[in-house]
Amino acid sequence: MRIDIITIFPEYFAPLELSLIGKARASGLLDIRLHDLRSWTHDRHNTVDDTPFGGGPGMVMKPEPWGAALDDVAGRGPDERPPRLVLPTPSGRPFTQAAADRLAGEPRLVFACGRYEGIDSRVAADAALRMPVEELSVGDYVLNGGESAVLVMVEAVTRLLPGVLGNADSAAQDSFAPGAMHNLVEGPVYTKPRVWRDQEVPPVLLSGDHGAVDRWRRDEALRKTVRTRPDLAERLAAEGDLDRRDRE
Ligand SMILES: NC(=S)c1ccno1
Repeated sequence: MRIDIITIFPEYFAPLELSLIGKARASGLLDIRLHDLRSWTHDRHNTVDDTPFGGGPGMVMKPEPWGAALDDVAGRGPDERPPRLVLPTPSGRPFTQAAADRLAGEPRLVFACGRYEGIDSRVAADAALRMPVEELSVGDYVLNGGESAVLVMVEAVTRLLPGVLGNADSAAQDSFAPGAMHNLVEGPVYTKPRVWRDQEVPPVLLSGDHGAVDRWRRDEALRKTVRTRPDLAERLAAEGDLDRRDRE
């Protein structure tokens, strides 16, 4: 997978040199390219924003630098498939595990990091003439810019690529993973020592009975989901999963 990130703060993405994503880039599994939006400005101050039409506080990112940057970065050959452009914004559709799974199947993603009050809305409309465009939100809160959100999305998406995680099975057992963990969050996990500050590891985990361990883990995931995510529990109940799973 190739990922292009356009931002006025390329240094924000230094963490993508680390750990599993860093290793995947070094191995060639993952091609992440950073682009400074100011490279597409031509005035002496490298201006990327201006006051909003209609008045109001803050500044809006100018369309010209974004248009030129996307023309260059997201441009493609006549027989090449266009990349998918992702715009992180509080006003976007929720970025969920399902969205991460879907985006992990894309050969190319371009992330546009807005700042200030956002990017002139004509940029997304213009880009949509040439490529699929998605506005996605990592949560119902406002950040100072899209960079933190893109770090989150890139990590959630790229960890699903074959070969990135050490153990390919672990993603399937994560909270929200499609299949067995759909609409479920993970329950408690334990490692050595068996007793720590008078707290014992649940004996079933030491039993060697894999069926019993699987059932215990599912029950604990259900309990945790009911306790911390009643919204997901409602969905499970509506799908009849909660009842069925509860009986298992
Ligand atoms: N919630 C998201 S994605 C965001 C982007 C910028 N500010 O908030």
